[in-house]
Order: sequence, then C-alpha cells, then structure tokens
Amino acid sequence: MLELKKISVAYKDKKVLDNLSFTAHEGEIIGVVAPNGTGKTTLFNVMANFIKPKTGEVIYKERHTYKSERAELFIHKNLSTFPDQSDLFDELTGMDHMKLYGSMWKKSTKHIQEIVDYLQMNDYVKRKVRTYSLGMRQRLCFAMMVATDTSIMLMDEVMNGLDVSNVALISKRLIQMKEEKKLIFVASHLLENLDLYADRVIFLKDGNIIHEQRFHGETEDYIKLEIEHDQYEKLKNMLPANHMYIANHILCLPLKGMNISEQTKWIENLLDFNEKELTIGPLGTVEYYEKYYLENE
Ligand SMILES: Nc1ncnc2c1ncn2[C@@H]1O[C@H](COP(=O)(O)OP(=O)(O)OP(=O)(O)O)[C@@H](O)[C@H]1O
Repeated sequence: MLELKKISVAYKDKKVLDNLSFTAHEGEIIGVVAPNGTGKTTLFNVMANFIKPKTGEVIYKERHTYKSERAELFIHKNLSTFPDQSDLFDELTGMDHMKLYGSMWKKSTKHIQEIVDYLQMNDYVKRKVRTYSLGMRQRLCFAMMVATDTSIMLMDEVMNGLDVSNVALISKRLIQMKEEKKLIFVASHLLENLDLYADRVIFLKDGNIIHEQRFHGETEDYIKLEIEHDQYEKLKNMLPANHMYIANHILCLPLKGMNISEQTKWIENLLDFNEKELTIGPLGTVEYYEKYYLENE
C-alpha cells in the first residue's frame, strides 16, 4: 500500500535517512522505534511529503507518487498525520477540532459522536481547548486522527503524556482500526505497549532500518535469563556460540537448532546457575531496543 524506495535525507551534511527502503501493507500497524533524534519524525515527514528526500520516492498503491500536485492531493486525501498539541486552537472546542478534521478528510461529521463516546470525552469535548489538561489535549489529537478515517495514519508519539487507562483505550482502538484495514505507523517510546498491537516494529539506526521485528508467523524463541556480568563471564565459554548477552543483563539462548533434550539441559543448567526468573519466548521490543541501542553503553 505504501512503499518507500531508497529514501535519503540529510540536514546540511548530517545524514538522517540513508537509502532506506520499506513496504507497508493495509491492515498493518507498524511501530517505529529509535532513541531521540534518530529520524522517526523525519521518516514520517517524508511519507507525508512535508520534507522532500534528497533521493528516493514514496509510492502509494503501487503508482501514485508525490511528483505532481494532483497525485499529492490524491495521496493526502488518504493519509493523515498526528496533530501536534501546539496546532490546537485554544478558543475552539474539542468537538470543533474533530468536526474540522472529519469534514476535511471524510467529508462528514456524522461519525464523530461515536468517537467521542468511545474515547470517553463527553465531559469536556464541548469546552474550549484552553481549559484542557495535557492528557485531554493528547486524547483530542488522537480523536481528530480517528475522525479523518483515512486509509493511512502516521502517529508520532500518540501515547505521550497519557495515563495507563487512556493508553489501554487508545491501544484497543488502534487494533480495531487495523481490523478495518487501515495502515497505521506508530512512533513510540512506550516499547512494551507496541508489543500489544504492532504487526511489525522497525528499529532505525544510522539512517536505516537495523532490524524488523515481526509478531506474526514464525517467531524465534529464546531461553531468557537475567544474569549479572561477572556470572556471564564465568559462563560464556560454555554457552552456544549464537547466544546473546543483551545490555549487560539478559542472557538469551536461541532454541532454534536445539533438540528437546538439549533445551532441557540448558534450562536445568541455567536454573542451577541462577535462580532468578527464567522465561522462554521471543524477544520483545524492549529487549531488541536494549540490544541495538544500549549494548555499548
Ligand atoms: N529542520 C531541521 N534542520 C536541521 N536538523 C534537523 C531538522 N529536523 C531534524 N533535524 C535533525 O535530524 C535528526 C533526526 O530528527 P527527528 O526529529 O527526525 O528525530 P526523532 O527520531 O523523531 O526524534 P524524537 O524521538 O526526539 O522525536 C536530529 O538530529 C535532528 O536534530
């Protein structure tokens, strides 16, 4: 549905995206993860054509690109971006904002009350935005995106400043929107939250995608154990060569390639060595994040 082809962006001589290619499909939620200042927002700005890349192109539905104004208009009818809290108008109500977004993209406002009910905004949606707390503004920004009902949604830091119950509410709505075949990109620092709804998470480093984590289909399972660095030093020569020791605290042994008796042997040995909790399963977004960004600290 949306293809990024060999995208490069540089600010002066600082390369932010370097020949990045990626294809995303309808009905997917794609998490975009990286430390501050890596290029997540830049990537979204390229997808929305707010920044023209130095090289490469964005292709919507296999043939529409940002090369002509007509094509840009067509893509923009189908793509919306998460509003910044600073874009909100203090003297308008939440309902005014939602109606504005609904009429601009969907050409209708009939669907808006359902969104207000779902996001539990009835108490304040008719008040002026200047009276809203940060969390209320953030919920409104999400509600405005839902009101657009576009087939592609770019959500930069959608969960910022929200409490646990609102994160849960919005996560549930994201899953519902994915079932409606929308393609949603979510850049987030709430890593565990992404594991709840993302189909894939991409990790950006040095201008490109350093890793893509998939949550469906075949996942690789690991024996995972918290272990101190000095314990690891004692053990490491006995461990299989393909083990990982992530960010100086998690030891991961891939189960792939081990038969049941080898798996049992490793589980027993590691439990003998360290009685802290041992788990078996795929690596989560937090573990990959630590592997790629905290390993050398
Ligand atoms: N207009 C600009 N001019 C110069 N440098 C810029 C500009 N916009 C972004 N940058 C730089 O590009 C890099 C990537 O910025 P970007 O905002 O895309 O990162 P990010 O991953 O979204 O960060 P955050 O998590 O803090 O939002 C940063 O080093 C930033 O300073």
